[in-house]
Amino acid sequence: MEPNVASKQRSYDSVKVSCTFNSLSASVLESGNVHAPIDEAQVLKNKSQEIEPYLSGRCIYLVGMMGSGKTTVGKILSGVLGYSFFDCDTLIEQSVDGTSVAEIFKLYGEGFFREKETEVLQKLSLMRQLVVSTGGGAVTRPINWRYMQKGISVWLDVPLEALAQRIAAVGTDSRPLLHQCESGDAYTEALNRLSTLWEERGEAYANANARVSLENIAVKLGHKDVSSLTPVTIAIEALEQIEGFLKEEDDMAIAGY
Ligand SMILES: Nc1ncnc2c1ncn2[C@@H]1O[C@H](COP(=O)(O)OP(=O)(O)OP(=O)(O)O)[C@@H](O)[C@H]1O
Ligand SMILES: O=C(O)C1=C[C@@H](O)[C@@H](O)[C@H](O)C1
Ligand SMILES: [Mg+2]
Repeated sequence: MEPNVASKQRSYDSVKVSCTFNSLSASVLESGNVHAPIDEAQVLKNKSQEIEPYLSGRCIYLVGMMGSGKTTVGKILSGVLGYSFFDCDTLIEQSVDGTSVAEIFKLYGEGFFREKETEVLQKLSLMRQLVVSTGGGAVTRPINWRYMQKGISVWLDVPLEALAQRIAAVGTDSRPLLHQCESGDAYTEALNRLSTLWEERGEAYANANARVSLENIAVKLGHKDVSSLTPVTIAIEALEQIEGFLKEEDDMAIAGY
């Protein structure tokens, strides 16, 4: 049975207490005053169990630039929530007889790829209990947002320099929009191309219901930069931001909006 608003509210309060406890424990641990180990996996599991009933089966759509960790974090979230995981790029490849994203771009062009992307999102929007890792450019079409609004969208906001580092490490073979004819090292090429894409579409990511800023997590946990943040830490923050969105949604409903 759906919990009523009052009991939902009480439960959110307890979620808030445990969040505060977790971040306090983390900062105390960072400062070296306490030696109790924090089992991140347990924190992740607890948080997902607290939130899952309030999702009411709604899908989670991860959006973000190429290399922001949508696939990596998406798999972790689906595992802990007991949701199925789908990667839009993989579904598009399957719908074109297993042709890779890079080949689809080469053979049929970006417009064809974007049509397929919208078709995939439309189909996914009819389903429940999914974590969906969207393609980096899915945010550029308003129709895609209409489909994603059936669920909760979460933006993985990662500094361009960190994205370029990750991409330089694995290469751009599977990411056709990052292929370059420029000379230069892999990091600089990736950073230049990502910067251009960011100028074109950066604002579109802010349409998401929740934002996971790696810079904010690093500050909160006292890390020098974002490169040391693990996918599990980021998944925990994603759940906390989703929780914040659910709470806001609840407050709006109570206020009659
Ligand atoms: N927190 C992290 N720290 C370091 N490396 C990471 C982190 N998260 C993901 N990566 C690495 O960065 C690369 C990109 O991650 P991933 O494929 O999950 O991104 P994506 O958002 O799905 O990218 P795309 O839009 O191109 O599909 C991978 O090699 C992955 O292993
Ligand atoms: O950012 C983009 O536009 C893209 C990101 C990838 O996930 C793929 O969807 C494709 O390479 C395009
Ligand atoms: Mg991916």
